[in-house]
Formats: sequence, structure tokens, C-alpha cells
Amino acid sequence: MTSLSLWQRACLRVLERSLNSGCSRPRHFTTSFRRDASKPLAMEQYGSELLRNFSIIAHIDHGKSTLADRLLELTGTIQKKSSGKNEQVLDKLKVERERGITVKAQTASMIYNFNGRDHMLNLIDTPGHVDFAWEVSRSLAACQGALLLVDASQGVQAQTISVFHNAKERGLTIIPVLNKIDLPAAQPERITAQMQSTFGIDPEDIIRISAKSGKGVDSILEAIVTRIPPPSGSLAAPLKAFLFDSLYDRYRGVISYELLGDKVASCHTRKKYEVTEVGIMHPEEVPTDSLRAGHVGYIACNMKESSEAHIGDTIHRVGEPVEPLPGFQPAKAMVFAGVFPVDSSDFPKLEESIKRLTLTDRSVTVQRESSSALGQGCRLGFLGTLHMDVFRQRLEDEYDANIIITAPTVPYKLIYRDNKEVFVSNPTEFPETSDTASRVKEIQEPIVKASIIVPEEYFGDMMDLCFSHRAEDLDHRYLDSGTATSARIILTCTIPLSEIVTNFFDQLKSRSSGFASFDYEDAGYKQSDLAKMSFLLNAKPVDALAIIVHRSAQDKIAREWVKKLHKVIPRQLFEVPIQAAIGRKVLARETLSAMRADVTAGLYGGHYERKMKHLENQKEGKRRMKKMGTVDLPQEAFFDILSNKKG
Ligand SMILES: Nc1nc2c(ncn2[C@@H]2O[C@H](COP(=O)(O)OP(=O)(O)OP(=O)(O)O)[C@@H](O)[C@H]2O)c(=O)[nH]1
Repeated sequence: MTSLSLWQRACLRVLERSLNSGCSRPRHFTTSFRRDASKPLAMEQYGSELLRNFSIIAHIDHGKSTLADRLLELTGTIQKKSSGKNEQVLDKLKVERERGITVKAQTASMIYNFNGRDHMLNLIDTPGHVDFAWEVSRSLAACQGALLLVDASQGVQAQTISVFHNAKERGLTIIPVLNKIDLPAAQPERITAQMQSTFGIDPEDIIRISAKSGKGVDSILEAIVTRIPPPSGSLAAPLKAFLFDSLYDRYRGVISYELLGDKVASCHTRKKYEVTEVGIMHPEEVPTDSLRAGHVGYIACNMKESSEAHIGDTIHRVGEPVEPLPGFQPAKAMVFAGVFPVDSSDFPKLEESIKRLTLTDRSVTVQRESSSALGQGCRLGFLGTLHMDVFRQRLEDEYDANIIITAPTVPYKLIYRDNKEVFVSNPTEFPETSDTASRVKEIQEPIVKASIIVPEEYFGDMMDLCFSHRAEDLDHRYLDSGTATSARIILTCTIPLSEIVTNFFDQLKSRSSGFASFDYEDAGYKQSDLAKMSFLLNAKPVDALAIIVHRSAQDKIAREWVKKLHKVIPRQLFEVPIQAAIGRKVLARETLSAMRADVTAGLYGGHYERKMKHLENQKEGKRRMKKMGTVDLPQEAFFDILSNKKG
């Protein structure tokens, strides 16, 4: 049998001079392209004036994926489901279906006949959660227009504002859409006024729809063609493709179309590749005879390493060098955690799975790390905690990995006395307090500018929540002008990132009965009084449990954690002190009592002294054990401690 690696190829989503593409695991749809399956799709009939590249942007759950499905159905790209089940076509990952969220931007091309001419509309679906803002900007870089979707019952939310500004800054044409007008709680007039006052949108431009029932959706298609400009680009110019996304497709077999046979090169790495296939996402891969100016599609080529695919790279034909297209801000990892295999012999397999997965999710950073408690592992950087959760779930779902993930840490900045700046995102590398005094001049932590939109009645609770998380510069204003019932307030503040990577979001939701929405953006670094807290079992620190804490909360955190450890660590043959310490100072302690085996059980009657002798021997044995004994912390205990952390 041919080895798997021979079938492995890299797929790159590209935007041909502002064209992109996407690949995903094949599923089967009946498509409206009544084409001869043995022949690739002819693309020359879609000149750039007949192309529209657009995205749907919205706050989480406002209906992007549902609208995408309706658009695909209306254009006959997919068949309408007779079951009426609202399973979303573009949410392809298992984790997306289970959680009902979009994590990974997907692409789909549809054909829409307007004024007697077939237009190709390329839709790039975007995620809504704040953690995935990078995916959103990446998608927007490939578009000329965006549908700004707002839920008619919920109105403008925190991410509606951030995605609107993101699209505006890129000069995209924005088509405002009011969704869910079928809901009894919909307040279209009020939300229209809100959109007008918040974004300066003309109410006349707002299209009212129900993505669920399909009402009004047809007018969106018309607006896409009439309001959004076509992509620019010239057929005569040399090939210039913007690399937008990449995917490692381990299941691909032989490719039947040797379409281009062209050699292309990357502006970034200068490496050359042979193109074995090009095509469009429809929403599955559909091979085409070519990709032309403005088209959004994919290139399959013989790329071996995931690290060779640089998002934002420009691809050109070998021998026809071009000026690279402007890339975009690389993703910035904000939350770091160690990932270790439960069975340490599984490390090579885990590392390989992580490598593969990072090709489909380029925002994750990877570094090897080793821990004396957990063995060999990887330190991964994520965009946020939801992103971390999703990545973990994908590792488990798609690669069958059995892993332990350590508590999340943010990247701290240490400024040494010689003015050298070092970023530390692993608590084990954080200096001890004595070190801090002698060599480190200043410790800084990342802060973010947060905005929370909440109905007036929860305002007090939100203020409390912010204060208890070290928020500063609090400010607020009313979002709804005038006398609307239950007016909504937008609260802004700066807050340390470390405070929101734990349970902030859960508390925000529960303390506002789910009504608050939250968004944040990077606001740089700020000096802070931080220290490394170690946890000691039997006087020995366990490296994988170390955390960085703010001094103001150190006692509380120390007490909580030792209690938790006490609960999950199994009793040993000897007594085990569990301590939390900063430097040499112990802040909290619990004692795990020894398991007492009845060493006298086998003795019949006998002398009292004989019994005592046995007990003394046992005591001595335990003392010896304790002296040299390390506490075996089972992996499940790690799992319990770390997964319970938020509780
Ligand atoms: N009543 C009603 N429900 C809708 C409508 N559009 C979407 N929904 C529902 O709203 C929920 C969220 O819809 P999605 O399409 O998953 O939202 P999304 O914006 O893609 O969510 P993310 O991908 O997580 O950002 C689903 O339960 C949909 O069925 C609508 O027009 N009317």
C-alpha cells in the first residue's frame, strides 16, 4: 500500500489578485452547476465585472450561517432541505455543529442571474465570537463588500460595533441587514433607529429579512450585485494570488485533473511548487480550468510542511516576479497553555496532530515544552479561551488525542535592569520574587479595552464585575437615545487580559441573565504587581501547576487552589502537605492525611508490644517514604484541577 504521506498535499486558499479560496473535508451536495463532472468548470465566462466578493459580518448568533444557507439555496447552489432541519452547510467542523458557532471562515461560490447575466458571488462566512476577530479581518481582506447583519430582537451588540469598524476601515461597501424580523420580540423600528444613530446608516438602505423563513433574502442578492463593486484586476497582468487560508488534507487520493501543471512560487519563502489542481469552493471543492483575476478559489500543490503556508503571502508564477500584495496583521496569540499527552509515549503522535491542525488554524502558535510532572508537551498560543477550547476539542474529535491542558496564561513583559525586554508566557519561566527584586526592573501585563453592552437594569452588576476584575477608566453612555424602555448602556473600561481569560465571560453572562455582550481590543501593556505562585506537594513544587497572580488576590487564590488540590489528590501512604507559596512564603496549606493500612491485621492475639512494634515500623517506613517520596499526581488529578479551574 502506498504510504499515507504520498497522498498528503497542502491546499491553499487564495485570492487571485484579491482572490481567495478555501478547502474543507468533502461532503456531498447536489449542485446547480449542471456540468459534465469529467470536465472542469470553465471560468473564463466570469470576467471580473461579473464577480462579487463579499462577507457576512455580525455579532455571534445573529444569523450569519443561516443567511448563508438561504443564499446558497436561493441561488440553487445547494438543495433546500425538505426536513426543515436548520443544519448549517458552512459550519463544517464537528465542534461548530455541536456548539452552534462558526469557528473557521468558509467560502462558497454561487451563480446568480441578474439582468439576464450570470454573476459569480463569492461568499466568505466569518466567525462571530470575539476570539476569532482575526479570522474576520482575514476574510474581509478578500472582499469588496459586507452584509452587516443585526438581530431585530437584540439590536446592535458589542461585536456588531467592532466588525462594522473593521469593515469600514478596509473601505468595504456595507449593506445593512435587519434579521429575525419574524420573531415576536423583534423591534425593527427601534433597531433601525439604533443602527442609524450608532453607525450613521440611512434607514432606507436597511434590508429587512428573516433568514430562517427566507423572507426578504432575495433582495439581498440584488443588493450584492448592484451595491458592491466588482474586484479590480487585469487579465493581462502576471499572476498574483493572495494566500488567504490553508488546509492540510490528509484524506485526499489521486487528483484526476492535471490542470495547470504550472509552477508557482511564494513571495514570502521563495519556495516553488507545482500546482496540481485549482478550483472554487462551491461550497465543496469544485475543480476549474483556471483561476482568473478576482476569482476566489483554491490551489492544491505539493507543499510538504504546514509552516510553508504563510497567510497573507502572495503567490506568483515562476519566472514572473511580482510586488507582494499587502498582507495583514499576523494573528497575535493572547492566551497560552501547555498541552501534554495523557500517556507520555503518545507525544510524537500528539505533536504531529497539532502540526496538522495548525495548518487549518494558522492563528495557533506552537513551541515544544517539557514538564517534570507531565513530560514532553507543546506550549500553544491561542487568540482567546474559546479558541483554546475549540482547538482542544478539534484535537480530540479529529485526531483522537487524549490530552491535558494547563491553566491559561497571558504573555507578560519583563523589563530587566539593563532595559532588555522579555516576554514570558509560561509560569515556569517567570522569575522568582528574589530575582524580581535584583534583576527585573518592572513587570508589565497586557491590558485590553473592553466594551460591554447591557440593558440598564444590569448596569450595577456589570460595574461590580468590572471592579472585581481590576478594571480601570470606567466610562459609559446610553446606546439608545431617548426614552426607549429598558435602554441599553455601553460600558467601556480597561482591564487586564489575565482577568478575562478565566471566568469573566461566564460571569458576565450569568450576572446579566445572558443579555450582556462583550468585546475587547488590545490596549498594550501596563506595569503590574505580579508574582509567581507555586504549588508544593510534600514540599516539592509541581511545575505544571504554577500560575501568575496579582498580589491583591494572592491569598484568596492560594486558599482556593490548595482546597481544590486537596479534593482531587488521592491519599498516599504518608501524610502530604499541600502548600501554595510565593517565593519562600507559604500562603495557604492543607494536609492530606495518610492512608493507614492495618499492619496488625494479620496478627492473632499476641503481645501488645508486638502490635506496637509493627505500628512503629510502619510509622518509620512512612517517615522514610515521606522524606524521599514524591507524590504521584495522577493525570486525572491534573485534569480535574485544570478543568475545574473555572468553577
Ligand atoms: N427566528 C429566527 N431565528 C433565526 C433567524 N436567523 C437565524 N436564526 C436562529 O438564530 C440562531 C443563530 O443563527 P446562526 O446562523 O447560527 O448564527 P451565526 O451568526 O452564524 O452564529 P455564529 O456563527 O456562532 O457567529 C440559530 O438558532 C438560528 O436558527 C431568523 O431570521 N429568525
